[in-house]
Formats: sequence, C-alpha cells, structure tokens
Amino acid sequence: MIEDEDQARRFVAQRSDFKAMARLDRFAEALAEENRHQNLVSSASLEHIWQRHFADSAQLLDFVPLSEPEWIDLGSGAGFPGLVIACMRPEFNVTLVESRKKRIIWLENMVQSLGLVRARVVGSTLQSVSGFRADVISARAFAPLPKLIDLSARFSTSDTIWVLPKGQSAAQEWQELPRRLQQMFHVKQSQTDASAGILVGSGKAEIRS
Ligand SMILES: C[S@@+](CC[C@H](N)C(=O)[O-])C[C@H]1O[C@@H](n2cnc3c(N)ncnc32)[C@H](O)[C@@H]1O
Repeated sequence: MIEDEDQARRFVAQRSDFKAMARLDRFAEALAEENRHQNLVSSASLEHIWQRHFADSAQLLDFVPLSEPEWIDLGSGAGFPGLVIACMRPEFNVTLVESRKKRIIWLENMVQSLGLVRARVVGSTLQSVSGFRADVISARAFAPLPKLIDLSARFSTSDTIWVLPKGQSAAQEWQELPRRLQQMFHVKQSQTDASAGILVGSGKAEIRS
C-alpha cells in the first residue's frame, strides 16, 4: 500500500519515463495555480497530489496490457485519471470527456501545453459524444455504476477493459449490479487507499431496458 508522497512518486516513476515525470511535475504545478481560480480538486488533496491523484490514476495502467489503446475517460474534471494516463503514455489515444466549461478550457490548455498530440478533449456531455469503439473505459467519481454503465455501454466492445476507481463503495456497487453485469466485473484493491476498490471489467455491457 502506498502510504505517503515519496512512495506515491516512486510508484508512478516505476511506470514512467523521465519525460512523463517531467510532464506530471508541470501538471502538478499548473493544477496548484489553477485551483486558486476554480475548484478543480479539494485544496487539502493538493498536499498529497501524488498519492491522491497521480498514483491513484497511474495504478489503472496495471490492468491495461495494451500498447496503443483507444481510451475514453468519462467526466475527467481536473484530469483524473485520463490526463495522467496521457502524460504517462503519450502514445495512447486518450479522449477526455468533460461537460463543464471552465474544466474543458483547463483540460484543453493542459493537453496543448504538455504536447499531448494523441489526447483530445471532448467538451460536451457524454450523452452527446459520437460513439466509437473504446479499448479502455475509465471513470473516477463520475456517476453511480448503473448510470455510468448505461451512459458508456455504447463505447464498449467484447474486448473493452473497464477501469473504474470506486472508492469505498466499490464492493457495494458491484453487489448491487444485475447478475449479468456482476459477471463482467471484479473488485480490485486500490494501491492508494486501503478502504478503496477499483472495479475492473472486460467486455461489452449489454443494456436491457
Ligand atoms: C466529481 S468530478 C470527478 C472528476 C475527476 N474524474 C476526478 O476524479 O477528479 C465529475 C466530473 O464529471 C463531469 N460530468 C458530470 N456529468 C457529466 C456528463 N454527463 N458528461 C460529461 N461530464 C460530466 C463533471 O463536470 C465533473 O467534472
């Protein structure tokens, strides 16, 4: 378990090259500045940015054994986990979906200033994003699981990997899924918080009305 900022930074560094670490340092600096103008993350969490945000996002890569996936991140907000993934793996095609105007501008600025040419920001509600086949679907603190799956099922294929950090409610949310969806997912322990879980899934979510 990652207990502090040093361990969190080491955890991310083990999965990154030095350019990625430089991008993340610039991201951290810009986030601290931007958070004075808009409420992107809680100011308390900025003191633990490597543990609470960077390592928390980076750990998702351990469930994605793909080289250049098409990755969609739902409700990216300040950029978690999607922008961290793009910083660490600039060769991935990462789509960051975010509906709030100021956050869209923030994400667009970061993608541009960090030179992430394969990342794109889609500034609209997920409901109005044109469908495409996603190899990976991620979402942190986006919506309760049934709604999240409902809104994103159309991006999934039989090969899609789902990585959904769900905090303390992971096991409970999994328990409450219909059986056919329970079979798609399992709960993995988060490396950044002993009480948190990540729902990791695979396959196409079939929505029945
Ligand atoms: C609680 S924040 C989480 C942000 C980020 N994923 C994180 O973990 O720090 C949820 C984000 O989802 C965005 N959002 C909510 N509903 C959305 C929708 N239907 N389509 C796109 N973005 C949405 C919100 O604007 C907000 O930035």
